[in-house]
Amino acid sequence: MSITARQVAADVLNRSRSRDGFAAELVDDAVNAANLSPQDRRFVTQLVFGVIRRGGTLDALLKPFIHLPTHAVQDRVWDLLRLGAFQLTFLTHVPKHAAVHETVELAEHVGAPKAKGFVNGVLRRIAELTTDEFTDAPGAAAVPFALVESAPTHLERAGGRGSYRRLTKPVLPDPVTDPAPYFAAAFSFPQWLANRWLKRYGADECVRLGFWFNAAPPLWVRVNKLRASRESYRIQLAAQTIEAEAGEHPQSLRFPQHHSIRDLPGYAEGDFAVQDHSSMLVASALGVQPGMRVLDACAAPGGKTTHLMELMDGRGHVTACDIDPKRLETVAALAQRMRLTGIETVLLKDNEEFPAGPFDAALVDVPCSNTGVIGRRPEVRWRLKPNEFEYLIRLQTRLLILAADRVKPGGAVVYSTCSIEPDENEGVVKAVLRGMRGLTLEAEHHSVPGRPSDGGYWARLRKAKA
Ligand SMILES: C[S@@+](CC[C@H](N)C(=O)[O-])C[C@H]1O[C@@H](n2cnc3c(N)ncnc32)[C@H](O)[C@@H]1O
Repeated sequence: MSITARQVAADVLNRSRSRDGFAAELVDDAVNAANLSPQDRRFVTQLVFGVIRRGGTLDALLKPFIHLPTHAVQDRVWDLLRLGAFQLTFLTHVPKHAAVHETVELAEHVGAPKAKGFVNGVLRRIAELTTDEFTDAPGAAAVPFALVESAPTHLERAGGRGSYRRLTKPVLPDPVTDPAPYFAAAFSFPQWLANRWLKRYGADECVRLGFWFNAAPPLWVRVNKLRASRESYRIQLAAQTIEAEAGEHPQSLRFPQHHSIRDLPGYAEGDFAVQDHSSMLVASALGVQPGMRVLDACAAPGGKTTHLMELMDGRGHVTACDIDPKRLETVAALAQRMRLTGIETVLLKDNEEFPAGPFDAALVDVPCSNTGVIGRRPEVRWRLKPNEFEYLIRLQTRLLILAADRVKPGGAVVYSTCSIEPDENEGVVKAVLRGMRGLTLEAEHHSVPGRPSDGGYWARLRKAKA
């Protein structure tokens, strides 16, 4: 018998717990191996991403009905409880009886047939807990809800506030008397991150961020300006009845509906690259000109490397460095698909310095906490630990200093992250400006999550003329 979407999802959840890989890659591998229909592929993604993203909320809903310590429930059985609770709470297209029955049936697949009765009992209680009524008022008996299938549109309709699914009884902390535990449980964030953001942003902005980061992020592409204008590509899409909206960046297009990227016209010909709107701003901030020699210090998987070459009208040289050989291969593959030449990949050993140059300009798109893209990478919120910031900030500072050192007098350096943490952003830039003479801050920009897309930061520094 062929494997079902729910079985694949249960297997991916199991793998995502024990491996370092990203959920997106694990889902891709698993759906390809299982040869699922496009509809089932989407369902697997929805289940896996949803269960990981909403894991904190699902546990808060489940715990009142489980009279065993968490460690007494096998991991794979706990996955099933979350899978069932996710369908019952966040998916409107799955009937309740199917959500319970199909999830109980998975117990055999995960090697725990004896847990069937237990899973059935708990999920029936969750089915009773979740009503079909929605409200825009938060509370201990209302779960922040987003239509997973069409979250951005849904959020716009709700004025960015989102809506809440009513529960038959209060199971979440009270948002007024216990805002920090409420935000962590209702919006599914680790407590340390909830505390950190509440202190910085206040409750209203945290709620907006919570809705944004729990929705499926929109698909954006950057039209390869060396192959097509944005308008001509949009006409090509329209001819296939594919809707796309122009964004503020002149090469950007946003797709309101879900699409398989490889099926979009011009994929194989390199007419576009998948890239979030905020990321497009970064290479543009460097102000490169045709014929320049540019250092891309942390290049893989190559979204910004290829953009830099487009911005130089395909005439120039980009030295694309990274320490990860597998990811560096994707830079070369992307450059090839986009039909771009003049990109040289350089594999660095850990702690190795960048090639000598000198370069006309440098982009330093550092490894970071990824807190601006938590919606895109569902596991980030759970894997990130507060004690990692110290290491990251030290690495970011070092990479910025080393890259700036390779740039000619008068040249520009753009430092960027996909983090919304000030200590990884302006904090690093200020420290480097204090410590390195002849460098000034020329411009900086904070991308706010949801306005219009991923969160992030860039700063352009200028080296003094000799
Ligand atoms: C944020 S990602 C870069 C994304 C890329 N610029 C893009 O737009 O597609 C950061 C990259 O830095 C790389 N990295 C980590 N430590 C590094 C180091 N010491 N030197 C160079 N690259 C490093 C990681 O392997 C990762 O690919």
